[in-house]
Amino acid sequence: MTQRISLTRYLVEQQRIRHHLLAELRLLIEVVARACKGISHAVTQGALGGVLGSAGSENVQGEVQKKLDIIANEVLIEANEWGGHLAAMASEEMDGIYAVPNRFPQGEYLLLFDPLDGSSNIDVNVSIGTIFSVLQKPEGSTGVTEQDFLQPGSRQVAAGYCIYGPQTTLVLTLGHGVVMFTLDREQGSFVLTGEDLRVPEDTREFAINMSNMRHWDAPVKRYVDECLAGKEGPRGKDFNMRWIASMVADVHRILTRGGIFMYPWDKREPDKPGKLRLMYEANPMSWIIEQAGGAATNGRQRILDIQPNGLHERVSVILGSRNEVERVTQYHLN
Ligand SMILES: O=P(O)(O)OC[C@H]1O[C@](O)(COP(=O)(O)O)[C@@H](O)[C@@H]1O
Ligand SMILES: [Mg+2]
Ligand SMILES: [Mg+2]
Repeated sequence: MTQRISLTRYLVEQQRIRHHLLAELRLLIEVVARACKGISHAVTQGALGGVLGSAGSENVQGEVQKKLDIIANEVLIEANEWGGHLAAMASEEMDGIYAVPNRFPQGEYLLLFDPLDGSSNIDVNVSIGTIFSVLQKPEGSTGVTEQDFLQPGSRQVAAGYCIYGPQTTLVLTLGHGVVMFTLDREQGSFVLTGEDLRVPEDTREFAINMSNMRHWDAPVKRYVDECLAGKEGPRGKDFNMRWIASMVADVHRILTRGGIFMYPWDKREPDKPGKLRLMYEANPMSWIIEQAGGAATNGRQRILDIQPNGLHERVSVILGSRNEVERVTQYHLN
């Protein structure tokens, strides 16, 4: 029988043998994974657990919160404040940062998360997920402030997501490639099911919300028009399209079989750089995609190089198969 490698064992090996992470970071990731197991359980309960539907409140971005947005946020906060490895947390669902209260052990890391990604898919039983990113508190800073979080994505020390789909799968990078674990519900543990994941450089599949086409900027319109023209067009090949409307699920597909994902700036809200959030969604996903050999830009610049100015900052996102991302980026720069 082939030996099963649990997330714990994998992380211990990364710490002790490869020296890819410190003990505190290993424990932090284990706490996040444990919280994801809890969220996964709540998701599978659905209507039985009373977790579907709207919470009747709005988050800082003015979006209506679903019950699961709030439950997932609470599960992550509660698990991690006890963990003892964090100075503070920031979440898509909270206005400001959450400094770990003094009654709990204090640590040096900052954890950011989109507790429940793909909110519009919760009630229709389509894949959703949790996205997380870990930064180190800047050296020499006493206490913890929002400013400590405003670091470019290139400074992340760990990033990952957990997708709650037909399987619950945790994908992780520590900056040495991308690994994948599948939750064994009977054993209650994440088991290593993929190492050194790679995004193919080329693809014939694109993901974008086509209903926004009339609002797009010219470079995005040009790229999609060329895909739609298929064999007879300038690309000389037919393209397929997918849009799940859960970034985790679209990115997971791209990690599995290639593709390009775009949520670009559009004219509906011209003052916002995009819909997706830089710190909770774009940075962790961009790092994962880059670590798997893909690319991620905002059309003009590598996402990981963007200096954030605010916790809830938005960004235009183009990520996935390297050659396609470079093509769309080139269309913006021409
Ligand atoms: O409904 P739209 O406009 O296609 O947007 C879908 C996008 O919005 C998101 O659901 C935003 O995430 P949240 O559910 O965390 O707000 C992405 O996961 C997804 O790619
Ligand atoms: Mg999201
Ligand atoms: Mg969310």
